[in-house]
Amino acid sequence: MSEPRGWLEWDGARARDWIAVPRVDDDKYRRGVLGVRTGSDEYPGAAVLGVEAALRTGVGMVRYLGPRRPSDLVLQRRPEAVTAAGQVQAWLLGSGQDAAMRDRVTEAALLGALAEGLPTVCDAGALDLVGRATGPVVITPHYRELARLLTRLLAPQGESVAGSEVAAAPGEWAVRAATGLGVTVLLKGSVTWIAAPDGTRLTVSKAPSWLATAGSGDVLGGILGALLATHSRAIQTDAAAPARLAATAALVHARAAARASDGGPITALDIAGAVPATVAELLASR
Ligand SMILES: NC(=O)C1=CN([C@@H]2O[C@H](COP(=O)(O)OP(=O)(O)OC[C@H]3O[C@@H](n4cnc5c(N)ncnc54)[C@H](O)[C@@H]3O)[C@@H](O)[C@H]2O)[C@@H](O)CC1
Ligand SMILES: Nc1ncnc2c1ncn2[C@@H]1O[C@H](COP(=O)(O)OP(=O)(O)O)[C@@H](O)[C@H]1O
Repeated sequence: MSEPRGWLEWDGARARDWIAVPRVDDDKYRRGVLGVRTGSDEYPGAAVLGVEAALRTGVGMVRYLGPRRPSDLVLQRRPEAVTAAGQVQAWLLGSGQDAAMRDRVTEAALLGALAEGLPTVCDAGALDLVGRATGPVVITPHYRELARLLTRLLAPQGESVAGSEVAAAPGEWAVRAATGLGVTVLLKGSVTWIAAPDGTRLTVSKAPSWLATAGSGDVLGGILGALLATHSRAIQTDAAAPARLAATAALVHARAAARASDGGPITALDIAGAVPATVAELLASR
């Protein structure tokens, strides 16, 4: 793809500067803790995928705080995950949840997280709550999800947006959402478009189309959540950091998919499994 005007294609040389390598005096808390409120009785697997991907991206700790069934499945797959409440440096919210089915307890928990002012990934079932965030947010919709969000945003003007319209001009709609909502937008698709309110515009376009598989976006959420948690201090002082971290997450996701695929089909867990070697390769290219 030729680079669209005004958009910068993110590359490995830039991405490697946004991978936090643990220092000799770090411990798990200093590295950063990611809080995760994802999954539901309908979609418990999304919780497992996000936690798996976050741990494999490199983070001091993951606190998974969700309903009983996904919680049991997360612990079964990843006993490293902590299910006790406590301090976190960033949040991953909403993957594997459906806003229309959300109960009051879940909604209160999501709103509580959004009120903490911490760097937050808002995915799937948390997208409609983005206006309640008090800290820096990256939203991670696909075309249909962004269309729904924009329709809500533009309702006062009597406008509505269809997924096909977003598909026809994804970059433009990503920018419009970033400006209108005041958040960083990572718009998923064959090209990933990242737009921030400060005008940052980045693309990641070399992803294998095998990535179009169920749960792949849940894995991306975990990768990005880990990157936000390990850069929470940098995010406080650098307004462009969330967009750069979002592009780095998309690049790691795409490269892990290519590594796992080797030209053939992949599952979402395969992508997460390939993340450590992908991160190591990025760091080795210093
Ligand atoms: N293993 C898991 O737990 C997974 C959970 N997922 C979760 O599922 C929820 C819904 O995500 P979606 O990306 O599906 O949301 P979409 O907004 O794309 O779709 C919403 C609903 O529309 C229907 N639909 C749309 N296009 C369709 C088509 N071509 N054929 C048949 N049905 C179609 C489906 O019933 C779907 O549930 C999210 O919370 C997401 O995180 C998905 O990520 C898939 C994997
Ligand atoms: N044709 C494609 N080529 C490359 N990457 C794709 C393609 N389609 C989707 N993707 C990527 O796959 C992921 C799908 O995420 P998402 O739509 O949230 O799926 P799910 O909800 O099943 O997890 C995103 O990272 C997106 O950018």
